[in-house]
Amino acid sequence: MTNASSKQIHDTIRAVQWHGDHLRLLDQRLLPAEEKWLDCRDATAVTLAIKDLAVRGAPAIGIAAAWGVVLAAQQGEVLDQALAQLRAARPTAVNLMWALDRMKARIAAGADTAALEREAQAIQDEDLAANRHMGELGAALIVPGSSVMTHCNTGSLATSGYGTALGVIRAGVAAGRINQVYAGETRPWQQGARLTMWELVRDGIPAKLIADSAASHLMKAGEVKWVIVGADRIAANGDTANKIGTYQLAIAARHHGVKFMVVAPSSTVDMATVSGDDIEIELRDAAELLSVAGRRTVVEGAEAWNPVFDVTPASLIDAIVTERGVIEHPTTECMRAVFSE
Ligand SMILES: CSC[C@@H](O)[C@@H](O)C(=O)COP(=O)(O)O
Repeated sequence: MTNASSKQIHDTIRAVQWHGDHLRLLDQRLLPAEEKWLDCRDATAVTLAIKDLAVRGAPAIGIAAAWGVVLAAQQGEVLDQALAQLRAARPTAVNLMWALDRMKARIAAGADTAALEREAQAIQDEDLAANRHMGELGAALIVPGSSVMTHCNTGSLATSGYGTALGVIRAGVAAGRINQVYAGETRPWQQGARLTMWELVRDGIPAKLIADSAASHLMKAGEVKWVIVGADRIAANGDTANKIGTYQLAIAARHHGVKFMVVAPSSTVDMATVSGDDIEIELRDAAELLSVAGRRTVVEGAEAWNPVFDVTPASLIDAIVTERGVIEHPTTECMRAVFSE
């Protein structure tokens, strides 16, 4: 214990589990009402689970896809086809393409099914190690006793475990640096309300849910010191795609003198994408906006526009935390220094 408000964190959730001949996923569409597991036995089932958000969060998507390739190899499927269908499941989170490229390189090198299984396990294990390291690095930036705000879900559910932004929050709470968390509900899919609050309450972390639209009001009150978010793709200049609503949080944070931290493993960094303008933003079904919990809330005949990510310019980001270190005030030059192999 480093001070009176530090806390033991248990972090017991492992939402992506390999069971030798199938991939078991904690179905995130049903949480927190139901804790139901979904067993995927081939690459098509994994592809559907990614598309339909049974598994979501950039690192978790990549890990699930890697196991999808292992299932395809076990089933004797055409691996190029399995790779292609998994790759097309969602467009924005680059961890998906990164993990599949790793599996593809092993296939090209003649790896057998057992070797592919070892590669998928390595992808999963490396993610957990990265999250724990990022947790320490990010928490060290936070003044003890701070309140912070987060958006979407970046925790154990979105990763191999522990989390990215939520990993920093877990480490910060454990070290007594964070004593209060505010989580935006993250309309329309409510990753913050349904998933982040579930994780925070399970860990006994002091947390309050806020409507997304309450964020500026909260910041104006001087309540939060940092906004801490994850990422789906970080471009070579530091521009960061993350859950819709992140960009407006960054604008509000800068306006109110609140610091803005992006936490993501290096598998989320895409040095081949020059800037955020080149990142494909996923558009999802309007039905996600027109209904709440499956019940239509908007008049029949109404239309909706549902981009599910946005891009925060690097100029609004105070720190990008990866397992390779902290980049303050990111620019292409400092990104290159860390991420160009
Ligand atoms: C560690 S998860 C980082 C991001 O993937 C997360 O913030 C996010 O935007 C998730 O979006 P989702 O649509 O739920 O997959």
